[in-house]
Amino acid sequence: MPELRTMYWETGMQARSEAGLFTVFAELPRLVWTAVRTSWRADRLRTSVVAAATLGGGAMAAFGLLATQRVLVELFAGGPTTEKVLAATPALAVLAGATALRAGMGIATGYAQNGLTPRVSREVERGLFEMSTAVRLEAFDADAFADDMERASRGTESTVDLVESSMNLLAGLAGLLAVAVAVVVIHPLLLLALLVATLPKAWASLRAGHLRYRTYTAGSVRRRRLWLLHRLMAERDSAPELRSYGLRRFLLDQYDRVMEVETDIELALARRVTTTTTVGAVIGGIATAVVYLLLGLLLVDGQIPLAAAATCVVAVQAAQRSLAVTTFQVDRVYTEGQHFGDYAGFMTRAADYLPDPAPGAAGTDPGPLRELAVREVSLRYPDRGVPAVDRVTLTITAGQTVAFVGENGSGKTTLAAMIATLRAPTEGVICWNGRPLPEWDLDRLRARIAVVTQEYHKWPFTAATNIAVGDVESEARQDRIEAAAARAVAHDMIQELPDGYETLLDRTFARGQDLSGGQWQRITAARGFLRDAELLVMDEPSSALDPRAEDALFQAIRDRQGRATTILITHRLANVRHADRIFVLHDGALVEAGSHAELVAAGGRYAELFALQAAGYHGAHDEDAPAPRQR
Ligand SMILES: Nc1ncnc2c1ncn2[C@@H]1O[C@H](COP(=O)(O)OP(=O)(O)OP(=O)(O)O)[C@@H](O)[C@H]1O
Repeated sequence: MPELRTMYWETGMQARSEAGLFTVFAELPRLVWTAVRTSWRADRLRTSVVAAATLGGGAMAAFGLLATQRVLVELFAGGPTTEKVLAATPALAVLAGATALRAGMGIATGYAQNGLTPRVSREVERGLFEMSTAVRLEAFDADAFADDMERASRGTESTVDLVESSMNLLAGLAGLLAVAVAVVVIHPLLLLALLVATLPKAWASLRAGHLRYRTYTAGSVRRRRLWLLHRLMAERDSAPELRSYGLRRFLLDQYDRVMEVETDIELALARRVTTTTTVGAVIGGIATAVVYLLLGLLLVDGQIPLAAAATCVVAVQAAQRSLAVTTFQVDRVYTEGQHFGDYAGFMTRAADYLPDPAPGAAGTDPGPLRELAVREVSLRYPDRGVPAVDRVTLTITAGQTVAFVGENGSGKTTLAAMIATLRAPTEGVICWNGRPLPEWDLDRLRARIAVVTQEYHKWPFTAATNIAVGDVESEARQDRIEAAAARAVAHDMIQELPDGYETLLDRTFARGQDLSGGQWQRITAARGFLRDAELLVMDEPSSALDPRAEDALFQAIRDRQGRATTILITHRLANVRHADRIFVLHDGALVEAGSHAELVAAGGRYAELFALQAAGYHGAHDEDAPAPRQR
């Protein structure tokens, strides 16, 4: 199998596996700062609560340790036990207070974080959707754009994790700092002991994380294959061919082969991670023993009091707990930070694709269509040597039905998309009532145009809503929906569905239904008719329709003639005979224009295509068709 592209969710893992510890730590401040800023934008109050409670929690940890030492000093002093306990009581009260406050701060942090998470998620996700629905269609032609957007969506999920892990990291660091401050206050030498006792374990856990990421990324090609095999064997699209071509054994064998390698690698990883953590634990254990020995020596030598030594033992344990949290969060902040970087990068790159209206266009109403003029218009798709539309000039006046015809790939859809404002010409200009399209308010212009595209979308909604999406600005009245459906020969078909107009047209829902290609095409035609737009573009609206439905649909299109403007794209040339003007495209250029009669008389390309199609019917009639019945 050829190699699949890197998947969008692998970025963070890959970056972490390639980064050394120095790089990870060097990037942490920037990432944490980004997280704090994002969280601040989403919710200032909760961010402040989390920050204050985190710092407060750290301070309480330090107070707690100092109070512990005070308690121990009193308890280890000479004299009767009752007196010693009484003397230790104030320090005990401080210790209890500090512990309670610290727990309270932890609860406050958790509560504020719970409220913060959905707000952060909404802030970034909405930003992404605002961008992805606003960019020009050209963006989707760029090779990397779809991939980039998928990565960015993963980035939106990561933002919440980044914020959460950054807060936890700060809390862990605050805990560590508190312990460090407390032991320095008790005896500066204890700080050294603390470092010796905690660093080996921290190193081992970071190293084990690094190993896990490295193994993960080393196996990413295999995992992508598994992902593909999973789709091929479990999804509906491939199910019929899998059975008819007997691909089951072939795919299962591939799966077994990939899985065998994967299992061996997982086992090898488990061995290496266990070795690393064991080494870390052994070195950590030895270091802790050395520290305790050092404490004993200092104690015997009279360098530190017994209470300080005992506090140090408590401090070492507290520091080890905080460090375990911190090292875990370091990895999380770094990997999630990479995904967030994808999101931020996408938002910057996508901004280049936002529509670029002329100054003052906003709010300018183009008014009812009188004339649509296409002047020397060309469009070249990225990475394509030849233009899809090549210097086309034509004029359409209000009320006309015009047809774009030509062979596959001749540029009909592209030209119609430019007229419908979905694509911008790379050269030339299209004018609505004498002014270039970008000089009118885009939303107002689009409200006057309805487009039934060749690649229509099956919205995962009910049949009624699938038609109503054709005019979301107006009230979705059932009588209007049914009238539009009737014009598109969809009404009877919809009524026969299990829940009529309320039938869900998506099989992923309970009671959801799917339709045949022709039935879907009727629904999308109804969508186009709903608004009764001044300009209706219909791109191959009947390719899957049966002859009766096709005839009725074209009758409905003819009913618009003289009242509203229609651009029709179809290969069934019998249906364009009634068009006021037919524009023939070839290799992107406009090569003929005129009425059906004029073009047939001219004997050019249109006449040739028409004759070819007509010959098919004549042949059938002459050779195979039964003779008409004699009455
Ligand atoms: N998104 C795209 N990116 C790159 N090239 C494209 C894209 N869409 C269309 N093309 C190319 O532009 C040319 C014109 O395509 P277009 O879809 O406009 O033709 P058409 O006349 O509508 O064809 P058909 O009759 O098959 O629907 C073709 O060569 C096609 O391969």
